[in-house]
Amino acid sequence: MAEVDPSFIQAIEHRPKLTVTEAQGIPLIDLSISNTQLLVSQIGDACKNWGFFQVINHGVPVKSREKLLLASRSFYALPKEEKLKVRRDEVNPFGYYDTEHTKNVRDWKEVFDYTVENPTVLPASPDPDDKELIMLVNQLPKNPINMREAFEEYAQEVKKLCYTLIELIALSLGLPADRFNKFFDNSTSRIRLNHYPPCPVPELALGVGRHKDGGALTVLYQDEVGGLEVKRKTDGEWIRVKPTSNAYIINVGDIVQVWSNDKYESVEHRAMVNPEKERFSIPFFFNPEHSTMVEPLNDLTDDENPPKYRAYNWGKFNMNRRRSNFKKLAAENIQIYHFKVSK
Ligand SMILES: O=C(O)CCC(=O)C(=O)O
Ligand SMILES: [Fe+2]
Repeated sequence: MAEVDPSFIQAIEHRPKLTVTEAQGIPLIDLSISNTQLLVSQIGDACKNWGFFQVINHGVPVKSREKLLLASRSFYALPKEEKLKVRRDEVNPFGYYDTEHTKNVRDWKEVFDYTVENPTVLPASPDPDDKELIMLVNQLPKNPINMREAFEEYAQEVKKLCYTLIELIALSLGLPADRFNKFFDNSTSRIRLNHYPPCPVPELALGVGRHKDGGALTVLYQDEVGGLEVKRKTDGEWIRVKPTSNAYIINVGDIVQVWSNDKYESVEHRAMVNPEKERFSIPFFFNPEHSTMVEPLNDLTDDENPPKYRAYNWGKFNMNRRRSNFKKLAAENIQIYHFKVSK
């Protein structure tokens, strides 16, 4: 066996299977169909049964995505010391980072985080009593020189897709289309460039360990290498999501789970690594304003279906989560079930 840092090694029960289960893939939805009723019901079924789906004819131009992907490839090809010049730190959570931990195991990857609103307003600390806010801006590398432009263009395009999706999700829950829109006015949305280098021990490590996305919605591009696995709701089996050219993979995050009072659950996923090929992926995390108090919507709860969660503050929740990804902590990080109302 190749020598690798033990911090990357997953516990036996969380190690990936090298045989791939691709049957019964996640639903593929064509966003260009003119029958809105049908589209809404397809989205609703996919959110309920899988928490994940792929979309085609989504309106994001291939050339904006290609431009950002190329910028990502040239950034990651730089010497480590160049990349470390834009490293994230305890104060600025945006930029380059290569020691992220998911559930306290190190991920076999490098990331670069870009905040969509520039500046972005966030709480200064995870402490619930600390009301101080900070304004943060992106730190961008000198090279490639078009990195900022590539991010800005891509952000505008994917943002439009996010609104389309959140409106379809609202309709599928029987709500007015714009029910969620105001939460995203001063969004804390973020684009991440993931790079998974080839890994000598793909049976022991993961590119990203199993996790649920904490935000509202994720719009993910994965390249043709593939490696994303989704936990199937019916039987808990890990299902590989086969790369489909020009498709985006969409998943609902914890916030939609809470808003919908568990009707749409945020589903666990992970990324496998590969002994020969490097892999790139680009998630866009569509997240509300930091001050949002996340709770089941009163339009979706009543005496028969009482709220299953207590309200929590998104900004503080996210700060807590990101702190635990930054450093290996002794305890488990914050999760939405900590806000579950006990029966
Ligand atoms: O790279 C992937 O396929 C998944 C990445 C992911 O789940 C994440 O960054 O939250
Ligand atoms: Fe994720």
